[in-house]
Amino acid sequence: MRILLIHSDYIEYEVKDKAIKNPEPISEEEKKGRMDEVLVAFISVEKVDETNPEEVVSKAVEEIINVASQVKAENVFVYPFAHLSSELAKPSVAQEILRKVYEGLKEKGYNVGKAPFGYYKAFKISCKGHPLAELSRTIIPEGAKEE
Ligand SMILES: C[C@@H](O)[C@H](N)C(=O)N[C@H]1[C@@H](O)[C@H](n2cnc3c(N)ncnc32)O[C@@H]1CO
Repeated sequence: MRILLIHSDYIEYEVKDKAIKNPEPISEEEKKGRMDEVLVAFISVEKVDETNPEEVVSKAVEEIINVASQVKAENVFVYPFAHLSSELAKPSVAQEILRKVYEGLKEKGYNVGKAPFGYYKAFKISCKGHPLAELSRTIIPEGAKEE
């Protein structure tokens, strides 16, 4: 899993079109969204993550919370982003893993937003620009490391 973390004044998105055959069903109001004072997590779920989804989910939640506490962000935004890897997991697995990351962050008490899965989206973001405002993390399941 590849994560790009941007501490932002705001993130806003607008759904433009379906990008896969069966995108996540969304309501009219979910076609646009905005969150302020937020740590945005752009996440690409990778093929290797399919070997141990549970481990990748818990490590991702841990990493995101670690950064959120350092930058003192109470709001986190999970953004499915298929552009951080050339070895992507298939959409069904990716959607489930991202849903669990979202749920995991909520369980830890964060105010969590998410962008819909499986769409082309326009987005605007305002990076805060401080030294910890732009970070990336790579998560690989333990078993896969031995290969
Ligand atoms: C396209 C661009 O504007 C938009 N931002 C986009 O990326 N849309 C992605 C994700 O929402 C989702 N998706 C599919 N596979 C994956 C994956 N392995 N990991 C994460 N998301 C995925 O399906 C869409 C098409 O790949």
